[in-house]
Amino acid sequence: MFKELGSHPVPKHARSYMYCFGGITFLLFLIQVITGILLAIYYKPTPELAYESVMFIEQDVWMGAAIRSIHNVAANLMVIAVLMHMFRVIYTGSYKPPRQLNWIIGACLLIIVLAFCFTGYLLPWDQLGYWAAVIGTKIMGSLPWLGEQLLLLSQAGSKITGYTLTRFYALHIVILPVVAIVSMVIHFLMIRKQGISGGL
Ligand code: HEM
Ligand code: HEM
Repeated sequence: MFKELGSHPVPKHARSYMYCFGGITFLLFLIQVITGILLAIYYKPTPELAYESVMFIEQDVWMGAAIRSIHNVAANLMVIAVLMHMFRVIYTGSYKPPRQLNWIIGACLLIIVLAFCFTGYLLPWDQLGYWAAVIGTKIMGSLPWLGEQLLLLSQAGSKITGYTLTRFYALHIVILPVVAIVSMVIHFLMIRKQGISGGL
């Protein structure tokens, strides 16, 4: 299986840095998984203990501040990389048939990456995260038809409370990673099956 995976040469036209951004996004995701698991060893997802546990990670845990910084910087780089990847796909017209379904899966992956950032931002339970969650959930609430339900669902009630923190934590470390990994496997299998697009 590994021989099959590794022995596939990259087509000549795709040997350009432009075609690297999808892989870079994936590498950054792996960094997030590793640093995220390390953070979760000390992080406590309750309103009373969340901020205290993040300060403990910053000040007392060996390499804690460095790992938190890496998680933070890689999260920002991941958004930049995924957008660059999307612009490459637009530039080379790779969204066109037969790859339209993979474009849609990619669009879901973009929403997943942004959802990771949004839910992670509340976890330190500080002023920045709290007010970002207020604004973000209110924006969802302003959507037509489903807005009100989405607001209640995302806040786990009519305002941001400890239940919101638990919900965001479950999304951030269980639900989103599972959905992201399944979507990426489909994304990669489809690229293997269809081959990389012909370029310009
Ligand atoms: C977590 C996010 C994502 C990861 C890890 C990822 C990964 C990859 C990788 C490794 C490739 C191979 C070629 C390359 O790297 O350029 C690729 C191709 C592709 N991606 Fe993504 N991608 C992501 C998000 C997206 C987004 C947001 C879109 C568009 C909305 C998208 C649409 C596509 C399409 C259409 C292809 C096929 C391109 C071709 O055949 O030339 N992907 N993706
Ligand atoms: C399985 C994967 C992941 C796990 C287990 C995980 C775990 C965690 C934990 C425990 C925290 C709270 C600690 C802290 O704030 O320093 C956190 C924060 C955060 N996470 Fe993740 N994470 C994962 C993936 C991701 C991904 C893929 C992204 C972005 C694309 C992301 C973005 C963030 C952000 C922006 C914060 C706030 C950081 C801060 O304020 O310092 N995480 N994550």
